[in-house]
Parts: sequence; C-alpha cells; structure tokens
Amino acid sequence: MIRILSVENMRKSDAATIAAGTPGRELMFRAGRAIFDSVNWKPPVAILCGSGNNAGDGYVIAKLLHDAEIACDLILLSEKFSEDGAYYYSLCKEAGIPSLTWDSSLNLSEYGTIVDCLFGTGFRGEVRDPAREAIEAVNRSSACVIAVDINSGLNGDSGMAETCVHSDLTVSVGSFQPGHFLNMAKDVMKAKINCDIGIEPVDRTYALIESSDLAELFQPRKNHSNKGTYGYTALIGGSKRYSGAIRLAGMANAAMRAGAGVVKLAVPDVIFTTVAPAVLESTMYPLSDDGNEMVFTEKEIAELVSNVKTVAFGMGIGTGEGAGKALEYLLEHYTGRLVVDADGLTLLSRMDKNRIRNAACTLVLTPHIKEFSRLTGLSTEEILNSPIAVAEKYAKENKVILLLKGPATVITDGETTYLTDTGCAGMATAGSGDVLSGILAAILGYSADPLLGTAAAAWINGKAGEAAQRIYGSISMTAGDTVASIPEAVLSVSEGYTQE
Ligand SMILES: NC(=O)C1=CN([C@@H]2O[C@H](COP(=O)(O)OP(=O)(O)OC[C@H]3O[C@@H](n4cnc5c(N)ncnc54)[C@H](OP(=O)(O)O)[C@@H]3O)[C@@H](O)[C@H]2O)[C@@H](O)CC1
Ligand SMILES: [K+]
Repeated sequence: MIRILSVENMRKSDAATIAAGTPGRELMFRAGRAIFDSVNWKPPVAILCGSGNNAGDGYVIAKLLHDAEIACDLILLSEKFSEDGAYYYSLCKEAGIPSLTWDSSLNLSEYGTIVDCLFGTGFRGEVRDPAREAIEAVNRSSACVIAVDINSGLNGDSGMAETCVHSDLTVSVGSFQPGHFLNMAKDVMKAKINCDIGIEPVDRTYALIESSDLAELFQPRKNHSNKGTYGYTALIGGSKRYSGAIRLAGMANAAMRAGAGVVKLAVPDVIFTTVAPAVLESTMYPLSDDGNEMVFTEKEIAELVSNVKTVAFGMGIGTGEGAGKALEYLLEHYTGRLVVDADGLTLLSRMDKNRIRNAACTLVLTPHIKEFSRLTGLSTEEILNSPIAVAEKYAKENKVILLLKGPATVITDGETTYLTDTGCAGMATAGSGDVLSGILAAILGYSADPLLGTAAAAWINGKAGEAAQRIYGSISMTAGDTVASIPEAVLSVSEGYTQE
C-alpha cells in the first residue's frame, strides 16, 4: 500500500520532523534534490516561484540545474520569501542565476521545461491573480511541465480546482495526498511520483491499494477445495421496466469471473425468460411480482439467502413496496455480507437510519456521488470538496462499509480508509455499476477482511475496465467488455503471488 496523508497531516508531520531535529532547510534540500534527480530535463528551464516553501524547493532545483550546467531562469510572482526559501534564493543570486519578475508578456513557450513552484500544501481557497494568469500561461505553453509537490491550484485533499496547472509529471514531496488521486487529479497530471524525504506521519494515514496488496486474496486456488469454499452469492435485481437482461447477466458473469463459487441470480418472474438465455453459469431464481416489480414474499427471500455468504441487492429492482420490504427483511434478518447498490440505495435513503445502523449483516454501500448525496442529504459540491471526510463520517455513524465511486474510489469503514485509482473514462457507460456489484459480491464471499475485499473489488473492476479500454477505446467499450477483461485483471495480481 502507498501511504497517503491529508494536507493537515502533512503539514503537522513536516513540523514534527523539524521539531525533532531535522532543519527545514535540510528537508527543503532533500525535496529539491529528489525532484532534480527524478526529471529528464529539457533546457532551458523556467522555475515559476510563489511566496512560500514550495518556491523554496524551486530555488534548490535551480541551484542544482545551474551546477549541472543546465540553463534555467527563475520567474518570481512575489517579493515575499519563506525563511528557508530566502536562504536558497540567496544562493541562486550568488551563482548568477537569472531572476525575472512575472509579467504576462513573458513567452513561456521558449522554455523546454517549466517547473511549477507556485503553491504546495500552503494553498487555500481559489487562485488569486497574478497566479491565475501565470497558471493559464503555463497551460497554454508547449513546454514539459513539472509540478512540485502538487499542481498549483489543485486542492490537496479533494483533487478539485477551479483552475490549476496541468502537469506532465507531478513530484510529490514526502507523501502523496488524496488530491493526487481524487476527482480531477487524473485529468490534470499525466504522471506522478512521490519522493521520500524522511518525514514520518504524526496522524492516521490513508492507503492507496497496489496490486501486491491483493496477491494473497487472489492466490491460485488449491486442488483440495470446492465451490463451497469460495462462497455462494445471491444477486437480486431487475424489473419489467428495467429488464436489462444483458446487464443483469453481466453482473452474474462478473461475479463468476471474480471467483464466486456459486451465483444465484434472482429476478422477478415477469422477466425470468428474458434474462435466463443470457446467463450461463449462474442459477436463476424467479421472484413473485405484480407484473412489473418484485413482490416481497418472506419465504422466497429467506430461502434464497439461507446458504449464501453474500447478497447484492438493488440493480434495476425499482423502488416499489416489494423491493423496500425485501431490503428491510435483509437488513433485519440476513447475517452475511450485503451489498446495496442503485435502486437499493434510493430505498435506503428513504428509510429510518436506525435500520441501517442496526443491520444484522455487514452492510456494504456502493454509491456514486448523486446516490451518496441522497443518502447523506449533502450537496454533490459538499461531497466533492471533501470526499474522504464525508465518507468516513457516514461510514462511522452508520456502521457500514462505504465504497464511494469516482475517478478514484474511496473505501472506508470510518476507521480505515483505502483509495483505489484503477479505472478509466470509458467505464462511464451503462452497466458498469452492475459489474462492480457482481465482482464485489463474489469477492466478499471469500475474503476474510470485508473492507480489503471491497477495495479489491474496486481495484479489479478498474483494472478490467482499463484492459477493455485498451482494446475498444473509451468511446466504444461497454460494461460487457469490462466483464470479459476480469480474468486479465485477476491474473495480473495472482501471478505476483509467492508463497512465504
Ligand atoms: N518545512 C516544510 O514544511 C517543507 C515544505 N516543503 C515544501 O513547502 C510547501 C509548503 O510550503 P508553505 O507552507 O510555505 O506554503 P506554499 O504551498 O509554498 O504556498 C503558500 C503561499 O501561497 C500563497 N497562497 C495561498 N493560497 C493562495 C491563493 N488562493 N491564491 C494566491 N496565493 C495563495 C500564500 O501567500 P499569502 O496569502 O500568505 O500571501 C502563501 O505564502 C510544500 O508543499 C513543499 O513543496 C518541502 O520543502 C519540505 C519541507
Ligand atoms: K506546485
């Protein structure tokens, strides 16, 4: 796992490292040196500097470039310096490095590389002029852009920006922050790396899931095992209005490809014959219906879930009384792991919160941003601006595992928080959510730790989507193509498994 620190945690950890005896000047040198070593420099280089320590990193880089005889100019947006920044700036002056004052008539396209040292962790709110003007000029230029610590203008906690630098490479200093992954991050940084400068975190951290974290979960299966070892899974969804035969089948097939022992797909009788031909390895269960949506019958649901380790509920099931009662029944009586998605989430958002808090099962909710807005009563803007904080609060208060979908996925139980950043633009297509539900229901059937299992599902789903996009492109790929690529995603992990 890769450690991720909130902006506040990063600032506190910087300060604690300095208080423990490593001077800020030394940390700044380590940061500048690490960035200098990470980049393939195309001269001449322009280093765009703000007024804080982020600019200080830039002065260190300028001095190292100068010593390596790589031409560089400093471009200052402010007369202000941090204490350590002022020290390294004085070294640049002594060395005779040209120092220009920002002016909108400067032609940044004359440079091979632009280094963005306007703001790092000290950035707050929205970009003010003249920084805004400079950021726009950087984005218009044809130079290779290196962002130091984080792209100036991008919020380090949310990955949101009104305007920000678009980088070819972002080199974070110390540890990544959530903003390197969430929301707009993928669209504004082509590549990112972190350089360790010896700062230990003082507060709880988040973790980005890597392939190696999942190798144990996806280890090749033993000969001495059977379908029961990997869990029976029930998927409950569909209605006449939303027969979505192919999508429901896609969900069932996704569950099989993600390693479920047995998949039971339950749909209202009225669509049974439409869905059945598209389903290959799963067992089909008809549910009573009113000619459109399911009607709740305790016996049917109780029988369906009696021997299953996981249930996924909600995809296309509608929001009628029958579905609502079925969900209430599952919350009260089912003791396995219950994934609620789509219409199931709408039903949950209308229910008394105590039903959720007191659920007998391990409850896993998989909302996208609008569904999460309905669940929490918060605006989508409020969620986008602090996704992790909001997700953690909801998960903790309601005792659920929450998987919040987005360009990066947040997975949390309110105590431990994982991020996954697999996935791609082409996955914004009908049925993608159903595929994730299928994968998730399957993995929860055999993973010991449901939180890590949920993160694994997000990771595999994203990886499979990436593989599908490589073949079909972001415009033409479908959710079915993602299902077809699940084996490739799983193999990419299990091939890395080595027994201790
Ligand atoms: N010792 C350490 O901690 C280490 C830190 N390191 C590096 O330092 C970075 C953090 O440095 P930092 O804290 O000095 O803040 P920083 O990001 O440079 O910018 C703050 C300046 O921006 C301005 N500003 C803010 N918002 C604005 C807005 N909306 N619009 C316009 N202006 C705005 C604000 O100006 P003011 O409003 O105060 O005039 C303030 O002066 C960190 O990311 C890493 O790169 C490494 O060297 C390792 C050791
Ligand atoms: K920056």
